[in-house]
Amino acid sequence: MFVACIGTFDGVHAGHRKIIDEAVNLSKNLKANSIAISMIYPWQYYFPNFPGLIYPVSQRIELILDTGIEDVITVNMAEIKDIEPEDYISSLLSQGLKGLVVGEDFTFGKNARGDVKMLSRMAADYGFELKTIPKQTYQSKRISSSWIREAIARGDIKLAGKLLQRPYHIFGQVYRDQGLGGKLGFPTANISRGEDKLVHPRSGVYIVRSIIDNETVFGLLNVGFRPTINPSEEVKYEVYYLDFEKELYSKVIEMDLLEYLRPELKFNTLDDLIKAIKRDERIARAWIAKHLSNQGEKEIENF
Ligand SMILES: Cc1cc2nc3c(=O)[nH]c(=O)nc-3n(C[C@H](O)[C@H](O)[C@H](O)COP(=O)(O)O)c2cc1C
Ligand SMILES: Nc1ncnc2c1ncn2[C@@H]1O[C@H](COP(=O)(O)OP(=O)(O)OP(=O)(O)O)[C@@H](O)[C@H]1O
Repeated sequence: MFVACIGTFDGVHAGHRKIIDEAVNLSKNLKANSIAISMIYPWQYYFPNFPGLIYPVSQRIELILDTGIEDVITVNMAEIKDIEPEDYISSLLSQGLKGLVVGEDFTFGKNARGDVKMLSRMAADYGFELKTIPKQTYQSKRISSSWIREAIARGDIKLAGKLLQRPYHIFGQVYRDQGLGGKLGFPTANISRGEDKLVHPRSGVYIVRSIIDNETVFGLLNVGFRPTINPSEEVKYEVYYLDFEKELYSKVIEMDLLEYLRPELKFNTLDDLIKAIKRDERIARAWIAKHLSNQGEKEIENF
C-alpha cells in the first residue's frame, strides 16, 4: 500500500515541498508507504530552447529523499506521454495505490488529458484518496521550475534561492586544466558538472560558499568563456577559494551561490584581469565579513 505524489520535481522547490510533505502526512494517516514518482525530464527538455535542468537527476533524488519521503521512482516521459491517463492510474491501483497528492493544475498522460477533474472521478470510483494542493506562490506568482531556471540564467540567484528555500548550488568534480590561475596569483579549481543538461547561471563572478572536509570556505566563482586568455567554446566553471590551500583535484565539491558580483569581461591586458580579480576579492571579503553572524559562527544571514 502506498501514497504517491507525481511531478518532475526539478529543483525540489517550495511548491514541490508542499506536495511531498502532504504525501508524507497522508501516508501516515493511511498507514501506507510514501512514494514520489518523478518524471526524469520535463516535457520542455526535448525542445531546443530548453535552458537546462536546475539540478542533476541524482541530486534531485537526494533532495526529495531528504524531505522524509520513503522512496523515489523515476519514470521516463516517453513511457507515459502516450498512455491513457486512466490506464496509468489503473496500473498504480493494481500496485497498491491508496492515496495521491498533486498540484491543482497538474496534467499527465496522452494529450495531457489527465487532470484533477479526471482524478477526482477515478478517486470516487476506485476508492483512493486524492489531495490537490493549491498553487504555492511568491509575490503573487506561481512558483515553478521554469521560473527558477529563468532566474538562474539571468543571474538572479537571490530569487532562485528564495523559491528553492535554500541557496542555489552547483556541484561537480575538480579536473586538471592548464593551471594558469596559480601563476597569475589566484589558484582555481575547475569544475565539471557532469552529463545532464543543466542550466548555466548567467556568466560572471559569484561569491560562493562550500564545505570542504567539514570546514566552511568562501570563494569567487567565475562562470563563462574566459575571453581574455585561453578563450573557451563552452561554459567553464572555475573557483578561487579564499585562504585555502588544500589539494582539490578529483574531489567532488558543492557550492552555494550567494551573490552575483559582475559580468565576465574581456580585458585588454593580463594586468587588467589581475586587477579586476583583486578587486573582486576585496569586495567579496567585505561582503563575507558583513554577512557573517556576530556569534562567531560562519553563517550567512538571510539563508
Ligand atoms: C574571480 C575570477 C574572475 C574572473 N574574471 C574573468 C573575466 O572577467 N574575464 C576573463 O576573461 N576571465 C576571467 N577569469 C578567468 C581567468 O581568465 C582564468 O582563471 C585564467 O585564465 C586561468 O585559467 P586556467 O588556470 O583554468 O587556465 C576569472 C577568474 C576568476 C577566478
Ligand atoms: N507552485 C506550486 N504549487 C503547488 N503545486 C505545485 C507547484 N509547482 C508544482 N506543483 C505540483 O508539484 C508537482 C510537480 O510539479 P512539476 O515539477 O511537474 O512542475 P513545475 O514545478 O511547475 O515545473 P515546470 O515549470 O517545469 O512545469 C505537480 O503535481 C505540480 O502540480
